Amino acid sequence: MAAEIVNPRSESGTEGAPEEPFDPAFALHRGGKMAIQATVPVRNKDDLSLAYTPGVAKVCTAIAERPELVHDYTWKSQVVAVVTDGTAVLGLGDIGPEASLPVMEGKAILFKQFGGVDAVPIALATTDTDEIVDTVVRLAPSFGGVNLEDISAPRCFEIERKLQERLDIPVFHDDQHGTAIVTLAALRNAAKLTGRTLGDLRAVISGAGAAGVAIAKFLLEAGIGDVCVADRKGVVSSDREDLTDVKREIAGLTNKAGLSGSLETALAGADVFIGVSGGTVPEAAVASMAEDAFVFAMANPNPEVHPDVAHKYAAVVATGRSDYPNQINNVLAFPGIFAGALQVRASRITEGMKIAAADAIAGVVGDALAADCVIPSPFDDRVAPAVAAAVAAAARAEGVARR
Ligand SMILES: NC(=O)C1=CN([C@@H]2O[C@H](COP(=O)(O)OP(=O)(O)OC[C@H]3O[C@@H](n4cnc5c(N)ncnc54)[C@H](OP(=O)(O)O)[C@@H]3O)[C@@H](O)[C@H]2O)C=CC1
Ligand SMILES: CC(=O)C(=O)O
Ligand SMILES: [Mg+2]
Repeated sequence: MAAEIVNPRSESGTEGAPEEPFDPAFALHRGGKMAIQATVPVRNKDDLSLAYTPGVAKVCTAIAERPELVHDYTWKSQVVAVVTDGTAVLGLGDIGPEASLPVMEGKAILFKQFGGVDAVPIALATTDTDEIVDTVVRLAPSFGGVNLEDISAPRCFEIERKLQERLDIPVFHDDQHGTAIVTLAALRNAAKLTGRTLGDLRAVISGAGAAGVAIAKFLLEAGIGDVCVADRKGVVSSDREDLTDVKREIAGLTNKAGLSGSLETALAGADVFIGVSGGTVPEAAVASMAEDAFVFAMANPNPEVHPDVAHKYAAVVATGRSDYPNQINNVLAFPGIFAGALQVRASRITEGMKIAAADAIAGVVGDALAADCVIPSPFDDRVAPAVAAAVAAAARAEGVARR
């Protein structure tokens, strides 16, 4: 008689683990949040002969002869690797690969739920740039795309660039570009709501890491009036001598107003605050912003400005969290972006594809535009299809689509 298969999810937990009944988050996460599921039956000898040996060997031989068939006869073109080293996990910082896994599983189920894309969480036991790059390159034959997640700056920039140079599948650092895309979408709508253009706005970004740098560059590309970026030490300005290469580049690209000093100083008279640091902003600094200001306090899980405080002074308030209105979160971008890119077998994600995604997200809001609705809800089922279609069309227009 066959031995009974025990589902590890039903096993009793680790001694001393947090008491589930008191916290639904632990109860939900028990056993993880995802599993692999077969798409073909394996019920009998005939099924086994097709799914496994000998049938599988014919398919392997065909792919060996014509490698492009891997897209047709395996899951490659429908699956994304969600890769982290655990160094910038939400706003929790460097908590290591094991502790990052609940977030990576979360990203993977959002890929599936919102984009219909399968995704595999991969947490790496190294923070060395070249080791990460080499590892992902070696894993790449199994995947149609790579979503880098929660890898801290400045290593994330080099890792993404090197992977893009070495791979012919989309490599996309979500915290950089997904966040920048959704921020631009929200900003376009907030500007529209208050009768302004992007060119009329001066923005201050708290955080000169993955998200802050990418948002600054993307907003400049989109035509924002002025933007300055601050790190823990204050405004990233050219007169500073402690800047990394990436921050020096940012100092050169941003800050037309020539500001220096503290974040609080920069916020005086600013039209937009964008928080991607996990720090905190004093209420007086929020109060000193221009009339009809926008406060996008996007750090997770704790926004830089509490929405109750922001509402006292700002015309539009947003956070990255799911429990307040106006959730500016990259979940609105990455499922549709990869769905569109995989659909046309794009070799990479271009700037045009990112702009198309931002326009698509902003466009979904349509006539519902209001102070508490400058960005669609992640549960608006028009978002991912609109993003996917826009990204696929842009990939074709930009010559990176392979079907
Ligand atoms: N809503 C969304 O969709 C997203 C939100 N985020 C949030 O943005 C934050 C940063 O993420 P990411 O860019 O990936 O991280 P990084 O580690 O790459 O960068 C963090 C940046 O924030 C600065 N910083 C950290 N702590 C403080 C502090 N206490 N006060 C002021 N500045 C601080 C760092 O300064 P220094 O350079 O001086 O060390 C650094 O410039 C996280 O909280 C994350 O949750 C990120 C991506 C998406
Ligand atoms: C949303 C997200 O990716 C983050 O906070 O890191
Ligand atoms: Mg992230």
